[in-house]
Amino acid sequence: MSTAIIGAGVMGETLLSGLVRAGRRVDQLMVGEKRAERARELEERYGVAVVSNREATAKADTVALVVKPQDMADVLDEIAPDLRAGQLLVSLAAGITTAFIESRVPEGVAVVRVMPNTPALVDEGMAAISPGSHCDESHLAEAESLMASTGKVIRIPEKQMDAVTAISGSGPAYIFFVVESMIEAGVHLGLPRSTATELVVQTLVGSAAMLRETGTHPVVLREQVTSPGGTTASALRELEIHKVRAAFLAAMEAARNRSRELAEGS
Ligand SMILES: NC(=O)C1=CN([C@@H]2O[C@H](COP(=O)(O)OP(=O)(O)OC[C@H]3O[C@@H](n4cnc5c(N)ncnc54)[C@H](OP(=O)(O)O)[C@@H]3O)[C@@H](O)[C@H]2O)C=CC1
Ligand SMILES: O=C(O)[C@@H]1CCC=N1
Repeated sequence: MSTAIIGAGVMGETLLSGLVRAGRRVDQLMVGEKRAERARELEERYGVAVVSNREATAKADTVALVVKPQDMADVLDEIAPDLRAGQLLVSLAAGITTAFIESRVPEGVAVVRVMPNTPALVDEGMAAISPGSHCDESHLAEAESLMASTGKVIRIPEKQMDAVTAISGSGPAYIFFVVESMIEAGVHLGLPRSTATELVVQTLVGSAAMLRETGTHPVVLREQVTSPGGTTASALRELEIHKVRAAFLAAMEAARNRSRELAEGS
């Protein structure tokens, strides 16, 4: 099965590199990219053919659209003449609905909406997928296999996609923000930056491994760290005073709302 990736920015290259690492034949991969310099870079780095969007669409069994939501209408209008019934179109764009895509492509093209995230770059991605109205099980399984090359995949109803985008799509940014803040705090408390970075990164990795490997609820894991009358309780009180929990809720509501706005084209 040949796959074309249209839009080789951060997420497009993440998908491409994951497919190459997973052993997909490079001669079965194509990239649609208009900038000559970027095309050369991708050809040199992956040995992949970089062609026009229309050629990629005409030749591939599966087309992955990884352009910005704001560019989606133009790209769909460009490639629509080359799409055919039964072909699989996978969109990784935030906000853009399968109904919007289906309204701009020929009848019978199978559309799957995906929300991935950047840890896919180290094969620890989290992707959610939803079928459009002309998808059968084989289309969904192909989209699943595409995303499974870089991490975990779940199937969800499309009405949950904006919330998923807010939680796992944008999620790595919140975690990096927390990490960055803890490193700055360490420096403020007098630690060398390299020491603070090592402490915070390993604490993050260790905590994530505990969550995944023990399956224990995060509240229980937090209580295990919180000795009565100790340091952690003092820190957590400050986080509550500064309304960090409420801030996280507001932040993710804002991301969900932005995803809905992108669907409206703004
Ligand atoms: N980054 C992330 O963590 C995630 C991103 N996504 C989704 O992935 C998509 C891409 O995001 P991201 O990679 O961050 O953005 P980037 O801006 O890094 O990538 C978009 C790419 O699309 C290219 N592009 C624009 N127009 C065309 C066109 N007509 N034909 C071919 N390529 C084109 C751009 O090229 P040029 O720069 O030359 O304009 C750029 O390389 C978005 O829809 C986003 O919602 C989803 C989940 C996570
Ligand atoms: O910020 C964005 O819009 C994209 C979608 C999810 C993560 N990055």
